[in-house]
Amino acid sequence: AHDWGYGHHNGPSTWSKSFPIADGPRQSPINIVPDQAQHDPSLKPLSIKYDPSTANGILNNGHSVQVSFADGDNSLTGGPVQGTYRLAQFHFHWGSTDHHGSEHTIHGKPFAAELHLVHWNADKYANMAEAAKNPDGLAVVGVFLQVGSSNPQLQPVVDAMADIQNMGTQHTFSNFNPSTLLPNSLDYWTYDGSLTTPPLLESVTWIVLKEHISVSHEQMAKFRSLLFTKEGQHPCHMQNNFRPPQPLKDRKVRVYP
Ligand SMILES: COc1ccc(CNS(=O)(=O)c2ccc(S(N)(=O)=O)s2)cc1
Ligand SMILES: [Zn+2]
Repeated sequence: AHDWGYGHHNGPSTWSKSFPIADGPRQSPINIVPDQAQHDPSLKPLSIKYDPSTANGILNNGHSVQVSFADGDNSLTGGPVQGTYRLAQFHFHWGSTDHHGSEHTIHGKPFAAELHLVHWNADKYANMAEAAKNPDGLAVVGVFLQVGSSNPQLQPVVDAMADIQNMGTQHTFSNFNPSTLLPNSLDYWTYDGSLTTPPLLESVTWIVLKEHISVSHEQMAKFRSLLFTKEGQHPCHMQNNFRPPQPLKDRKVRVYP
């Protein structure tokens, strides 16, 4: 199987070999140019409601750190989507320095990291895998992390990283409300895109929040202490696990409000 990654030999520029959709018409991430984003009166405010009791584990999957949620009352409604999308997991992308690491960029500017809250269309599809094969199957909320003051809301995730240093390790992670990771404003940009990792399926309605959250340099160092590698392998620090911006092609970015 194609063990894709972020290295010189298996990184984003090689993905199209096994996943030809990498050169498709609605790939993610993209560079967002705020002044070119279009207002659309049909866009609504985002409505997000999570149940902290459904957090059920934190995992190092060799590509990122991911917190999964049991099926429950974790809904995303409103915004650019119709119906109810259910939270499946959140994860992050980050760099080797505090000056880059996000996947989306704004006016070509990257942030230190980017949080992705992954939701699937529970009105139309039975589960995430089914939803991921459909153009309206997934909705991912992206939140930029900017290095500055320490973010206490992130600390439970940062602390759990000590237990999942190696690829393939997981640990219990419960009673966590991911809405504590959201900024005050839910104003957003939205566009039709894809998963930013293989299989790069073009099934994501992207909702990128305008307001960032903070993260400290020390907290970022803990992200970078995670490993891409398994126990016993020569350790390789998990960093620069981001795909660069892809061509916008025939798409418009809309903005709310
Ligand atoms: C065919 O079955 C499936 C089921 C689920 C997936 C996606 N897997 S996933 O939700 O973990 C994500 C991958 C990349 C993500 S990003 N960086 O765009 O938010 S989310 C793929 C195939
Ligand atoms: Zn992601």
